[in-house]
Amino acid sequence: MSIKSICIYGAGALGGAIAAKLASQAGNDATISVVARGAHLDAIRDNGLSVREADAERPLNVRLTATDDPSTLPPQDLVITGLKGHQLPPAAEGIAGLLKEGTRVVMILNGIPWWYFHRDTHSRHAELQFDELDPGGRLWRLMGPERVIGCVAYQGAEVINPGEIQLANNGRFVLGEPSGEMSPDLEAIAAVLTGAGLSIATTPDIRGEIWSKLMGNAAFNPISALTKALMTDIMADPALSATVGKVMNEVRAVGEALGARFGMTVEQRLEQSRHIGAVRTSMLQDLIGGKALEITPLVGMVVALGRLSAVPTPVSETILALVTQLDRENQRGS
Ligand SMILES: NC(=O)C1=CN([C@@H]2O[C@H](COP(=O)(O)OP(=O)(O)OC[C@H]3O[C@@H](n4cnc5c(N)ncnc54)[C@H](OP(=O)(O)O)[C@@H]3O)[C@@H](O)[C@H]2O)C=CC1
Ligand SMILES: CC(C)(CO)C(=O)C(=O)O
Repeated sequence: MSIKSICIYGAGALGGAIAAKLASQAGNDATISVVARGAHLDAIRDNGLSVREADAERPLNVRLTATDDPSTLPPQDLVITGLKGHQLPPAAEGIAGLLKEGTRVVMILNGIPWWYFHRDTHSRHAELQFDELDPGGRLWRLMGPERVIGCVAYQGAEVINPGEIQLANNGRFVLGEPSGEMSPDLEAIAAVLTGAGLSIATTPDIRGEIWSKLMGNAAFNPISALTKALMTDIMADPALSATVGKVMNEVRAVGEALGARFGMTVEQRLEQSRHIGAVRTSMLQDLIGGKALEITPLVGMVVALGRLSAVPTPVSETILALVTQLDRENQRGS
């Protein structure tokens, strides 16, 4: 595929960081645009989009086309979504309007994505859809799972002020086709992102990557929201880190029942988590910002897929009940 136009839909912490890097790349001849909203969009229009790398003294600042109305943009060669899982269905029509023949959509997501079972040959559930991830199958119908390139991010990032993004580390993004093919499109997209200075890997097993990452997010994100603790604080507390270990074991059991292959053990994942640093998880960032929490893909789906596979998930079920109530209260503004 030839990539001459790229739209980042949802230029928040990760999407914004990718947009800024792509736009700042001297040799990049693709047109870069972003879909953003609210005060963040106003700041990007007025002052440009700024990204501060973990170890940089001065932020990168770029000017680019920014809008909250995707219908003002032409069809794109590549769309990259940086939306939370629950923000995708309401954006389905906006994303669909950016598509033309051959457009691929990289979806940066934590947790189980709406397209998970598309071309899944390792479980008995190929093409199964989940109403809780994609109500009424709108993403499936309007966008189509065949356009998706999955993306698992090991990059910590936060919008610290409107228009300003802070990176926590120099993390990696892992890209993969749902079919597992190492396709020419996958290689072309990886090359453009690598050329922009991002750390990109490609995999024939994106579901394995999703599950390995989910071991952490199913535990740390809701526990951090419930306790307001940083990653380091959770790992330093014996009772909390033991709870993390229990959730990780549940996630692993559910994933394995669905034929997923894990790249690491629970012990290795726990050890990896010790090195992430004093990071506020994305769910804690949303709680503090009074925003809806990304619960279903990270926690709800562990429970739902556990039921589908007859794997008990008692700790995740308890955490799901607690964090769902927390989300309700937070949305009411209490
Ligand atoms: N941040 C991190 O450290 C990490 C995040 N992830 C995952 O990556 C994904 C993206 O997360 P993250 O970058 O943190 O997300 P953010 O919340 O920072 O960014 C999402 C952005 O999209 C905007 N948005 C939502 N809906 C629309 C819309 N319809 N039109 C225009 N803009 C819209 C949001 O605006 P508003 O704020 O107004 O809602 C926000 O600015 C998630 O699945 C997350 O779990 C993975 C690894 C690390
Ligand atoms: C905590 C972190 C950075 C890594 O597990 C993450 O994925 C998130 O904040 O959602």
